[in-house]
Amino acid sequence: MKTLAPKTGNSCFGCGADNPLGLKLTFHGDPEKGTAWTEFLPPHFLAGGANMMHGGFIALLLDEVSSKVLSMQGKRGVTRNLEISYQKPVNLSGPVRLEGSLIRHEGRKHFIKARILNPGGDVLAESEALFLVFNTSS
Ligand SMILES: CCCCC/C=C\C/C=C\C/C=C\C/C=C\CCCC(=O)SCCNC(=O)CCNC(=O)[C@H](O)C(C)(C)COP(=O)(O)OP(=O)(O)OC[C@H]1O[C@@H](n2cnc3c(N)ncnc32)[C@H](O)[C@@H]1OP(=O)(O)O
Repeated sequence: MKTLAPKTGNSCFGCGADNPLGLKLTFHGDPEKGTAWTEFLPPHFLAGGANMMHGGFIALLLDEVSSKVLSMQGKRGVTRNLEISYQKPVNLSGPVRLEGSLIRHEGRKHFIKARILNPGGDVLAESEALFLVFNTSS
């Protein structure tokens, strides 16, 4: 098990310590299993309408936890594709759990699935992403 806490000098909106507007998320995961996860209470500025999270922020969170699957393994890369299924509203009045896991990789191409769950375990949104990794030769 590994933990990635926000670092100074990193202004990433999701996980950096140096973005004043950022979420400053801490992630946990298992590099050998290819997993990453976090839990947090979404701030209300992520709202779309009513008490629901904006779909663009849902995409951001899925992208973020997917990228952390790679960071846990010491890999650096960028999102090439992100396909999202919005299944239920992400309510802003309670905590959410983000989970990501590696499906498979073919050289630099890494296929990663992710999801957002509520405290009851309901899946609210899911994604499948292709990340292109820059520092791998396998
Ligand atoms: C440029 C060097 C940068 C180095 C940076 C290193 C680390 C980056 C660290 C942080 C990144 C910054 C901030 C974000 C941090 C965290 C947030 C989460 C992650 C993100 O938010 S990060 C931002 C959004 N992201 C981008 O800003 C990427 C823009 N983009 C590009 O920079 C290029 O797109 C690139 C370089 C990715 C690839 O460019 P490319 O020219 O090398 O390759 P191309 O795109 O043509 O395709 C590649 C292969 O994927 C196959 N392919 C395509 N679609 C497919 C599908 N649907 N299914 C199966 N295969 C598929 C093709 O068929 C081909 O396969 P094959 O190689 O076998 O031919």
